[in-house]
Amino acid sequence: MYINEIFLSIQGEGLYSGEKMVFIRTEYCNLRCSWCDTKYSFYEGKEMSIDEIVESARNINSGHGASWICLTGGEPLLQKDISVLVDRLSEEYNILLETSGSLNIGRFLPNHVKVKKDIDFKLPSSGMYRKFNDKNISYMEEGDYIKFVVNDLNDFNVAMEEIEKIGKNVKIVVQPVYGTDIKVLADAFIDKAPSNARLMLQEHKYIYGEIRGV
Ligand SMILES: C[S@@+](CC[C@H](N)C(=O)[O-])C[C@H]1O[C@@H](n2cnc3c(N)ncnc32)[C@H](O)[C@@H]1O
Ligand SMILES: Nc1nc2[nH]cc(C(=O)O)c2c(=O)[nH]1
Ligand code: SF4
Ligand SMILES: [Mg+2]
Repeated sequence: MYINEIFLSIQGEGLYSGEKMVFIRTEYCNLRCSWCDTKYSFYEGKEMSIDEIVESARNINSGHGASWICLTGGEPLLQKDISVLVDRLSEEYNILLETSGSLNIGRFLPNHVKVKKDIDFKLPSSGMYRKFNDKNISYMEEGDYIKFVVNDLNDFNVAMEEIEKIGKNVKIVVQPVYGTDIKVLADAFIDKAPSNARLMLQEHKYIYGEIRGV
């Protein structure tokens, strides 16, 4: 398995924001979102065995007591043995998976392990619109959510249409592309967003700035 970085931080995105987590970021992604803040993960990484990854996470977390792992990337589901890693990590941690929504999650995850899922739905400004694999809606469970990263009001209006189609029983996170005008988005959100959606920022960037490993 090709790993870009492993680090301890505060979850900065989505419904588990504020949780102390060990982040395991895998190398490579099948998409190329225009506003991706992790392009360095596309081709940087080193091969690590499952044992080495588990050991590294344990060492980084030693004395810190994080009870969560955030599996992210790049696109973590592209890594061979990802389900073996999930199996192993689930013995010690809660797991949050950050995935782009373009891959059928059911084909990659062991269904006997409870993984919380943050599934992206890419909007037009990303250049990756219509890459969402609709099968992923059927895998949504308690504690999972779909994240819409919004760059402009066209993205927002498309997100509102897609959220309507997905339905009210799925939790939604609307997240601004970092650096865009949050007030414009907040006004539109107040005006039109449904009750199953919430507007959330990338907290870690306000704490540490836009650097890797945090
Ligand atoms: C770097 S991606 C890695 C996981 C997976 N490839 C995905 O896109 O969900 C993790 C999260 O960061 C979000 N993200 C990436 N660049 C961003 C940016 N510039 N502003 C806000 N969110 C961003 C993505 O949309 C995704 O929700
Ligand atoms: N603190 C922190 N929280 C995050 N949540 C999702 C992240 C990601 O890059 O997948 C991320 C990240 O890079 N850092
Ligand atoms: S899917 Fe995720 S890692 Fe891949 S380009 Fe988009 S935001 Fe970046
Ligand atoms: Mg990040």
